[in-house]
Formats: sequence, C-alpha cells, structure tokens
Amino acid sequence: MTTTIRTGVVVAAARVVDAVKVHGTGDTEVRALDGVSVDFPAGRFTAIMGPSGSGKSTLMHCAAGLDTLTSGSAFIGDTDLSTLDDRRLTLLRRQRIGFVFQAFNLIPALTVAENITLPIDLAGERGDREWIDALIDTVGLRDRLHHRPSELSGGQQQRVAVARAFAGTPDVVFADEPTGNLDSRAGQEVLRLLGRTVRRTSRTVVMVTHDPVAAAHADEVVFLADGHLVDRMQDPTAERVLDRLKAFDPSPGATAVTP
Ligand SMILES: Nc1ncnc2c1ncn2[C@@H]1O[C@H](COP(=O)(O)OP(=O)(O)OP(=O)(O)O)[C@@H](O)[C@H]1O
Repeated sequence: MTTTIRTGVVVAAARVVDAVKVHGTGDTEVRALDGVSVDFPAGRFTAIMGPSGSGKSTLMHCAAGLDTLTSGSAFIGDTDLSTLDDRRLTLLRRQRIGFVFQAFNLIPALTVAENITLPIDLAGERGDREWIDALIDTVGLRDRLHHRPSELSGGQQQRVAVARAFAGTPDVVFADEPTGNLDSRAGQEVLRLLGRTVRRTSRTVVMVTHDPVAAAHADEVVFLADGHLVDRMQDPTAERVLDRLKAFDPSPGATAVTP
C-alpha cells in the first residue's frame, strides 16, 4: 500500500493536478474537465457529485488510469500515470486499483469465492488469504461462497463485486454509480459496506454518484460543475448535499451542463 502519512501530512491515495480532458475535436469538442485539481485522501471515502455532464465519470476514469488526460497529471500515490507505458499502466491498475461498476460484471459460471479471487488468480498470485477471509466476513457472504451469481440477489451480487474490488489489497477502489442497479434497501447495504470497509481496512474509496443519500455515506463530497471543481463538503448529510446541488439547477446563466 502507498504511504498514508509522511511527516504528519496525509498523502493522497489518488489525485489529479490541472486536469484537462477534451473529448472530440472542432465543432464537437467538449472540455469535460477544464483544469481540475483534486486529491482523494488515503483511508477516506470520497464521493464525486455534480449535474449530468459535469465531468464526474471523466474525472474518475482519468484518475483511475482508464483514460488519459489531454493535459495535467493524474497520480496514484506518488506514481504519475502519464509516465507509464500501457503495460505498466495495466499492471498498476491490476495491483493498486479496484473497480466497482453499476453492472456487477460477475462471471456467471464461477462461484462467489471464485469471482472474488478472480483478479488475483488471473494474475497468477496467491493473494493475502487472511485479508480475503476477513473481507468475506465484512461483506457478509460466508454462507454464499459456493453459490453462483444467478442464485444471489442484486445486492448480494454487488457485495461480491465489492469484495472482488478489495481482494487484491488495492490502494484505491473506484466505484462508478455502484448502487445504480439496486433498490434503495440493497443500495444502502452496499453503501454501508463500502463505508465499513474503508473504516475497517483504512483503504480508500472514490465513488461517483447522482444520489445525495449515497453521497451521505462518504466522509467527503467533491462537487463538479461544467468541468470545474466547485466545492468540497466534509461529513455530508443527504440534506446538505441536496441543498448544494440545488445551486446547480439549470437556468439561464447557470454553470451546470444539462444532457
Ligand atoms: N467519449 C466521449 N466523447 C465525446 N464526449 C464525451 C465523451 N465522454 C464524455 N463526453 C462529454 O463530456 C462531458 C462530461 O461527461 P461525463 O460523462 O464525464 O459527465 P458525468 O458528470 O459523469 O455525466 P452523467 O452524470 O450524465 O454520467 C459531457 O458533456 C459528455 O457528453
């Protein structure tokens, strides 16, 4: 794991500096990120919020090394992603980053246990068995280990995906709308699980969400509007997040980008 403390200063598990991302060219050019600098502190659960089209997914993809910036830098720990060739970037993603997506992306033919350890098995590694064992308890799946995904509810499947994301002891887990396919009760369970895993294991989670209730599970919310970082909120509540989002309501002259 990357250092969390250096001479008393909390080091970011991930960060972007002066991040610019331009999609398309000419008339179709969109500046999805327009000079964003933001750090995601180690050992914390951070939510990224903002209106549709504000650049949340682009920020997450660039911070996680799934996409490259047009200019500026993205770091995982002290590693500048732009200095890595494709092979090293793939290796870094595999060894230091976990992902949870809206779609659970489990392999139907594999059991829960096999799905959880799949990334480790594919890498030909043994993994930290004690860590994985504790993880199975954290996600509450011990009695489902030999089931197939089709035998599980959506919430249980996403809990498998969360366990899989953490299985390789990553520095950061990026979650993109992890509750988007779940009903509110199952969604709450997954969010509580993410928060619990961060607190129990001192890992870092960065989550993109549209939902103020989901964001309230985070330690901090960062707000994007029109490709800019416009605010940060510590210890959010759903009400305060909602109030902050209302300021982005699309109206003539507002900064929000609508789809
Ligand atoms: N591959 C792409 N090609 C062209 N434009 C893109 C591409 N990806 C994103 N964009 C544009 O960049 C802007 C930011 O998109 P992004 O998906 O990052 O926003 P978002 O805040 O995640 O939106 P949403 O909440 O709707 O998912 C939008 O205007 C979008 O249309």
